Amino acid sequence: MVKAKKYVVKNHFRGLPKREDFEVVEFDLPPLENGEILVKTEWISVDPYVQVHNPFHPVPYDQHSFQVGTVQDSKNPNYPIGSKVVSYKGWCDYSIIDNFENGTDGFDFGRVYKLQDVKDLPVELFVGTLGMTGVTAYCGLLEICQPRAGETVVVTGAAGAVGSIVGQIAKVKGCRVVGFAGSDEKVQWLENELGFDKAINYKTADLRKSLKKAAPNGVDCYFDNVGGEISSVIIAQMNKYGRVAVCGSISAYNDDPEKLPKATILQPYIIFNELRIEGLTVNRWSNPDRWPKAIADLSEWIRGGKIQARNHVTEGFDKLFDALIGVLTGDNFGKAVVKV
Ligand SMILES: NC(=O)C1=CN([C@@H]2O[C@H](COP(=O)(O)OP(=O)(O)OC[C@H]3O[C@@H](n4cnc5c(N)ncnc54)[C@H](OP(=O)(O)O)[C@@H]3O)[C@@H](O)[C@H]2O)C=CC1
Ligand SMILES: C/C=C/C(C)=O
Repeated sequence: MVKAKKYVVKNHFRGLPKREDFEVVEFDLPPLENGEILVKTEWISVDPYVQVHNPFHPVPYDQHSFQVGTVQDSKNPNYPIGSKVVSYKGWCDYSIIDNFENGTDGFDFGRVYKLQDVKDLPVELFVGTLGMTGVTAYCGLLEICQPRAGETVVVTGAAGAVGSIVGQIAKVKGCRVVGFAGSDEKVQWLENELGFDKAINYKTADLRKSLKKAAPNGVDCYFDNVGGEISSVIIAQMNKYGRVAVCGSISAYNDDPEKLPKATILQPYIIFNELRIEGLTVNRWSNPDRWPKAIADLSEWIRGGKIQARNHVTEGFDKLFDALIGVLTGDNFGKAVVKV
């Protein structure tokens, strides 16, 4: 019998999640049945959607997310002991996986897949740049914004998991890249190490003037991770036929979802510049045609030194809550992950 631990969410959050909104529950895993595998978790992805998805789930619920682990016991010949698997089993230290009905090489969130032949790349990347957040950046930018060489791409949340990859892919595509992030240290990292043409500290800069200077020819593509006033300032400086990929709105995740905030009127910019603004969820690309292609390209760019995939590592299963608060308040450079 294996003793396992998992995080159960007990409450609908009020503002920033609180430690008491979670309970770590210990439980016994039953013996394996035919077709099942026992996975020991090694890395867990920590994501802002823990907060934004919370109002939509009846409580209590087990905290879901991507994780990567090693098969410790197996009654499934496709997953021998020692294989590394990515699953959506969430914030737990051991799990039994029994849901293979969608195929072992599927990429839907509910599915499980085996990592093959990745010895040259750290496995933790597969819950980040070579997983959900990388695919979000890759498909969101390339399919929705469709950046062309010479165009100006702006990204918010630029030093985070999605944003840091969006900016670097845009550089690969020959664009001018401007990023917004929340500290001078992040600005330095984006400009000096990731090759952004300009980064702006949105907490201290005059947003409108700084963007005008950083994007003198206007903005062609905007990858929106944060929403709110920064997004209004950026959309107001977009060029004719600009494209906006709306990925997240973390600036409002603490707001009361019952109350609509006052909004800047953006319609004249959208109408007269004929902007295309499209929301996305990464699930759209979670099929075997799309996800692997994104991972293959991103892997090649990482191997070729064109993209840096930085992980922000917190150690310890008992530190998952602290890591979450870190992500929601801006501690992380790159992808936040917990090493179990
Ligand atoms: N639509 C989809 O399918 C997906 C959407 N997302 C969304 O994309 C966005 C980025 O996710 P991800 O890359 O995983 O997370 P990040 O790694 O970017 O971490 C979140 C970052 O958001 C920034 N932030 C926090 N509060 C604010 C604020 N009030 N205003 C501006 N920035 C803020 C912080 O950086 P800083 O120091 O710069 O403030 C923080 O580091 C999120 O909105 C997320 O919900 C993510 C994955 C898939
Ligand atoms: C799949 C993730 C969605 C958001 C909004 O974070």
